[in-house]
Amino acid sequence: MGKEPVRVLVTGAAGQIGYALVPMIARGVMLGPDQPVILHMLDIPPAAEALNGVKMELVDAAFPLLKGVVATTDVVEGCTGVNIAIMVGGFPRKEGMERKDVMSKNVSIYKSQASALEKHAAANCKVLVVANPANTNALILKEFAPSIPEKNITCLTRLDHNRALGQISERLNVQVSDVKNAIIWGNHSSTQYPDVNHATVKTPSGEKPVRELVADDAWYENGLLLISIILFGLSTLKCSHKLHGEFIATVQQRGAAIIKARKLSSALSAASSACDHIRDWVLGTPEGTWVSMGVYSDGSYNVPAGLIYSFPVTCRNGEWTIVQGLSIDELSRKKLDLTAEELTEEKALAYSCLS
Ligand SMILES: NC(=O)C1=CN([C@@H]2O[C@H](COP(=O)(O)OP(=O)(O)OC[C@H]3O[C@@H](n4cnc5c(N)ncnc54)[C@H](O)[C@@H]3O)[C@@H](O)[C@H]2O)C=CC1
Ligand SMILES: O=C([O-])CC(=O)C(=O)O
Repeated sequence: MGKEPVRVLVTGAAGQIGYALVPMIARGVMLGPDQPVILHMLDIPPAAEALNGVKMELVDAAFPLLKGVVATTDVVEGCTGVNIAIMVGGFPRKEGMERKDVMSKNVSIYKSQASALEKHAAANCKVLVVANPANTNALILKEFAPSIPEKNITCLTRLDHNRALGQISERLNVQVSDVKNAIIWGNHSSTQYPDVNHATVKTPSGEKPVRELVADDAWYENGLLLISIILFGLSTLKCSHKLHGEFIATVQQRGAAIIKARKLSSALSAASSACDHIRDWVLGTPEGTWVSMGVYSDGSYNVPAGLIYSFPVTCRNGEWTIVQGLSIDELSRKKLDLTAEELTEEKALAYSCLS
């Protein structure tokens, strides 16, 4: 007998990530080629017509694995019975808005959607928050859905992880599938720390450390370059492609570089990375490979407990575990702490919006 369908919620489904993501889910990219799915697509009333258009296209595409589509602007209907929730919907920053204004809008969205998930989702529902500020939205969701186990609430840093693998593959001219174990530490923001100290590449003579193969510390980090990007912005980043020292800054600033090029933020890569995140979480990471996920910190690596922070994790039987015992050098320690400080500030700001 075939498998029971899994119900997957995508919020913000009429938006650009949603439009890239739902066909991937319906095709089996997220949960495997033998796993039927029922898609729940939630958006807000002004997007109802567009959402219905997406539903029409899903029907037209005749995906064999797609066993049903719920397209709704009703949060309760959207959340009812879902096994997996991908939270893409949110309020984007508009001209003239302060960070606090955006935070305040998203805090109230994630508070109310947390309550709906808590009351109406299936037991053991797994949640992935994509919408920015992703880590802090996930933290708010966790706070207001206390009966969802904290291990089930995560945020997307897999896009940053995949960006790091992509940069290494370009630098070394190797297949991206031969590169593994990069790490994104911390926030899905420009303070994130893309760490290649433990990353390796499969070569004909075995696995080799990326740092040994690159053999150029300046490619990895160049303090002057970072400072000039902070001071002079993206035009410096553009020039930096000709320079060494670009890896960390390129990964940290990749989202902004895509916006500059496309006039829209990353969508296909975000959707694909969301599929990678859920697939590895549900079906497991390959032996000897870890991935980056934003998860609830238990204090590992002296990261303050109680933040949603990106760590290296392995997954087995539907559970993630933080990879322990990695050496952290002095430079890395500073970067782990810097991004934790930003998350602590975001958390305080989010809580101030609640009061
Ligand atoms: N974590 C990550 O790696 C990445 C995160 N993002 C973030 O993902 C989010 C979505 O990006 P896009 O799809 O490009 O944006 P978009 O603006 O194209 O789509 C967002 C959708 O969310 C909907 N929405 C707004 N409030 C909602 C609510 N309360 N409930 C349900 N839906 C709601 C909007 O109507 C819209 O259809 C943004 O916050 C973006 O910054 C984008 C790229 C990567
Ligand atoms: O930078 C943005 O606004 C979109 C985003 O999160 C990314 O591409 O990583």
